[in-house]
Parts: sequence; C-alpha cells; structure tokens
Amino acid sequence: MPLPKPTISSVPNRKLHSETSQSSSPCGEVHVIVGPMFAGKTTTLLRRIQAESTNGSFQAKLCKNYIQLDKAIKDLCFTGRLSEAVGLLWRTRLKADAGTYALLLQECIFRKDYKSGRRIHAQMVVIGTVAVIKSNKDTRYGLDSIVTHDGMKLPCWALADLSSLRQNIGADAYDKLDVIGIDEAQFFEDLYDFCCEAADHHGKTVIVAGLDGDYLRRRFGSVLDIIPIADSVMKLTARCELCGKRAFFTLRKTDETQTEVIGGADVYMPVCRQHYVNGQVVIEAARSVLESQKLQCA
Ligand SMILES: Nc1ncnc2c1ncn2[C@@H]1O[C@H](COP(=O)(O)OP(=O)(O)O)[C@@H](O)[C@H]1O
Ligand SMILES: Cc1cn([C@H]2C[C@H](O)[C@@H](COP(=O)(O)O)O2)c(=O)[nH]c1=O
Repeated sequence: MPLPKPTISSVPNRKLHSETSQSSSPCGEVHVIVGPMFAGKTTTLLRRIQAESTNGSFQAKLCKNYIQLDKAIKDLCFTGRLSEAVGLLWRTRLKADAGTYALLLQECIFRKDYKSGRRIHAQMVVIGTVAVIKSNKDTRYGLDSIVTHDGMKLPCWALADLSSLRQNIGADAYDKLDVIGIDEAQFFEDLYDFCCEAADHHGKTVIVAGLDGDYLRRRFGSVLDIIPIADSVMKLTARCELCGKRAFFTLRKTDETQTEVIGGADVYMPVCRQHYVNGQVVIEAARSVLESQKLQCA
C-alpha cells in the first residue's frame, strides 16, 4: 500500500517563515556548541547558520522572476563567477530565496570575498533570515565580524547584551528573523533569558557557540545554564598543542588571574588532560617563583 504523501506540516520541528509570527506557532529551537578554544566552535556556528538558511525554515515567495533569478545566481556560483552572481542580485533588486542567499554567503566565505559577504549578509538580515551576534568584549579581529582562528569571517552585530539586539536592528527586522547565531556566548549575562524568549515565544532558531569552561575549568558565564533548554548540545575538541591528542581544556599561558582576558594563541593554548595538569603545575611553580622574587625586591 503506498504511503500517504508527506505534507509540509508533517515535517517535524520545521516551520515556514509565515508560521513564525509570535501569535501562531511560537516554537523555535536552541542549539549549543561548546568546547575549549580552537575547537572549531565559530567554524561550526558559521556552517550551521548556512545549513539553517538552506534548510527551508524560511521560504521566500516563489514567482517566475524569483525562480529565474535563483537559477541564474546558482549557475553563476557553480561556475565560479561569484562577483557576477552578487552583481546580478543587486542589479535586479529582487529578493532571491533563502537557499540562494545561503549559497552566495558560503561562496563569499569560501573565496574570502568579505566585501560581497557583508552585502549579502546585510540583505539577509533585511529580508529576514539570519542575524549573527558576538559579544563586543571580543575585540580581537575588530568589532564588525566574527572571525575563526583560520580566517573565515562573517559580518556580525557586536553587542554588550543580547536584549539590545531588537533595538539595534529594529523591531520589524527582529520579527522577521528566523535564525540567530551567537558567538562568544560566555560573555553574555542575559544568555538564558534571551534564548528562552527567542525560542519559546518568538519562534527563532538560536544557535549558540561559546566556552563551557574557563582556563581553570570552571563554568564560564551562563553557557552551561542553557543546556536544559537546548534541543541539541555539541561538545567539540581541539588538538593538544603539546602532543597532538584531543584537547578538552584551555590553558592560560600568562599569569593573569581574572576570569576574562581577551586573547588568542598569544595567551591560550588547547591541551589534553595530561598536559593541562602538567601545565597547571608548571604555571603554579612559575607564579610562586615570581611572587618570591617580588617579595625579595620589596
Ligand atoms: N590546536 C589547535 N587545534 C585545532 N584547531 C586549531 C588549533 N590551532 C589552530 N587551529 C585552527 O583553528 C580553527 C578553529 O577555529 P575556530 O572555529 O575559530 O575555533 P573556536 O571558535 O572554537 O575557538 C581550526 O580549523 C584550525 O585551523
Ligand atoms: C579560556 C578563557 C578564554 N577567555 C577568552 C579568550 C578569547 O577572547 C575568548 C574565547 O575565544 P574563542 O573564540 O573560543 O577562541 O574568551 C577568557 O576571557 N577567559 C578564559 O578563561
């Protein structure tokens, strides 16, 4: 006996853009990506954002013009003519469908064409697909982009707190958003409240990337607090800088003791358990030598 044809509404946990209004179907999703520094959290966040945009959680209205535009852009992308594809989108002043924007963005990132990427991202925010946010405490690569350790880059909103997103992009643009990506989540104090509201009441898919632990392996910010409200949790590992094994922890190389110290490979390195323990011993020893030298000088 043939199975009944699946309808859009039978697809679990997926919504059309028109269903995301706050009054009708408010259910969104929360996905959490954690791990030590250099584990690929930001890279995974960028990939998931692209995948979400292509998945069809948001659908632009299809009409003849859109279909032709999408096909033309895709053909240009697939034959490596990215700048022509971006130019075509601009000249026609039509909205492409979400998958096409995602493809363009992916191409821009892949070809390191950040100028076009910025324009595509701005357009995606306006038409209502995705907003990418990072903490404005992360000043390592400038404030207007999230950047991976190997140079992938995406324009973003650098905010002090998540509750200011709506005000920054405007209520209309916020309502149209389907996907919200948050990087450096450990620095946002209002992470829990924001994720609850955005996913439970505003129907957003929220993808969160951040450090679960600090350099002393203590919980960092509110990242662990959102595990109970998450649909999925992904714990990534890096490579231990000292032996190449899987690295679960981040070792701080300097003698600063405050929790928040912005930095990259100059200050931190990912390490396995063995080298974390050894490293802590070495750092403690160095610290006490320094302390005693300071006392002698005094
Ligand atoms: N020790 C390391 N282990 C794994 N990746 C590393 C390491 N050092 C540098 N990298 C680079 O960092 C990239 C991951 O960067 P990113 O996504 O920004 O990580 P995260 O956001 O978790 O800090 C990797 O693809 C790799 O090129
Ligand atoms: C371990 C640890 C890290 N930080 C800071 C250092 C960086 O600026 C970010 C993490 O960046 P990444 O994208 O995960 O590479 O957090 C800190 O302030 N305190 C710490 O203990």
